[in-house]
Amino acid sequence: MNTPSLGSKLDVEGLSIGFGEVIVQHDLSFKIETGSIFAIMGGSGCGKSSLLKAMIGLLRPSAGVIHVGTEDYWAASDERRAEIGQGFGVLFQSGALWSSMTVAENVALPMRMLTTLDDASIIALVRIKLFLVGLGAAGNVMPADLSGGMRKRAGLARALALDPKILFFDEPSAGLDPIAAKRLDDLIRELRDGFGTTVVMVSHELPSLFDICDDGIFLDAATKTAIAHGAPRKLRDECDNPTVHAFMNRERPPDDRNGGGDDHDIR
Ligand SMILES: Nc1ncnc2c1ncn2[C@@H]1O[C@H](COP(=O)(O)OP(=O)(O)OP(=O)(O)O)[C@@H](O)[C@H]1O
Repeated sequence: MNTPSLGSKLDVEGLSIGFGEVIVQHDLSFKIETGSIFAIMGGSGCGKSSLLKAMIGLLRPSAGVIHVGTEDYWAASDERRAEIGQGFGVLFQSGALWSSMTVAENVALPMRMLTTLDDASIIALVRIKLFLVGLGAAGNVMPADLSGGMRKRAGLARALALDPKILFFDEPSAGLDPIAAKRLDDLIRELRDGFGTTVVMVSHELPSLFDICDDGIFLDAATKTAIAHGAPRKLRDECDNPTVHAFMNRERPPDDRNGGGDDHDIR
């Protein structure tokens, strides 16, 4: 089902993103290697989700280039960009399942909309995807009857529907208890190890970042650009930028001594 010509490597160069006149991030340059688990990190409101949106075709950058494999993603026609997007699987924070459909119908939806597979093939493939995420017995369940962790895994099964080469996650473990979060982390790593899928994730969850990510970028709200690159564990242990050091070690930054921190959400 994959579009064979699509690459699973991303190369971002000189990227600026914003809304109208307002620049959220500028001058972002980084590479995401095939099969890596790459983290987009930074404090609340610095532009992590906006960057993710630019990478999945929902927000046109104001400058710069995103290469997917060898293709210039935003210079491509809308039709070609949509084709490239078929190589992407996206899991939004909520799982974003259709509440009126069963779990199996949700997973089948992209196959019905974007492929010419017959019913029997779709049913068999849906079973495989649900089995992969540990929901083999939950195909006939409605999303409202799933726990938070199961809903995320069902969303992941749907993101896997078209055998994506690149998986994008926006806060995958937000709202999950530590055990469900760990289970999801393990699953993400298994998918990468088993299928060589490239994974890009926005996350605040330090344990997940340290556990599964092998590279990343740290966005800064004040300077509106990246102030560190590297594996989260390495940034935690070795980065001497005070903002990055404080964030990765869960400490108050030096400019937060008077109880400030107005952009740091309590979640
Ligand atoms: N559609 C939009 N129109 C205008 N401004 C927006 C829009 N979406 C986001 N923004 C602004 O862009 C900035 C970055 O938002 P974004 O959601 O990308 O940050 P974030 O780092 O993902 O935040 P969080 O960690 O809180 O989810 C914020 O100031 C936000 O208010």
